[in-house]
Amino acid sequence: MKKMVLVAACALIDADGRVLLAQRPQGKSMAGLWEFPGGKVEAGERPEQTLIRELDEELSLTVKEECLAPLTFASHGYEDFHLLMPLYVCRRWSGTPVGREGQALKWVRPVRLRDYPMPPADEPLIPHLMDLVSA
Ligand SMILES: Nc1nc2c([nH]c(=O)n2[C@H]2C[C@H](O)[C@@H](COP(=O)(O)OP(=O)(O)OP(=O)(O)O)O2)c(=O)[nH]1
Repeated sequence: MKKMVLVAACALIDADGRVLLAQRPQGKSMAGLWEFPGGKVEAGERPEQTLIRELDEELSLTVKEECLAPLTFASHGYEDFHLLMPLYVCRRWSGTPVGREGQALKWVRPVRLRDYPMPPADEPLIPHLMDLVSA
């Protein structure tokens, strides 16, 4: 049985309806692919706490829990684990995102998301973001 890995991810959406993608750095699995900021939910954490911690560590952003709204989730079988990844949306934060771990960042319109190679788990999430932003 594959182990289940719980990862919390967040689509930060700016005033123009663009979504922030971060490029996975060299040396990590799936290096070079574009992803939603976030990370593994650690023992004793709620996914919302994970995101607050990761958005600070990865991007220097301060986010309040009440500004994180659940949108959908990904459930994807990778070769060595099964990924379960709730995707939250956030439209309010303080600070300007900087890639603190050297990762490139890009604000992308949802209709353009397919131009950025993403991990296979993320593909089914794209239409949800297109619906959300064009509505
Ligand atoms: N943050 C994030 N992770 C994603 C996305 N899509 C996707 O398949 N993942 C996977 C990649 C990793 O296997 C895992 C997130 O792990 P992580 O970012 O906390 O840690 P990591 O890359 O150092 O982990 P590892 O895979 O190198 O062990 O979830 C996404 O959109 N955002």
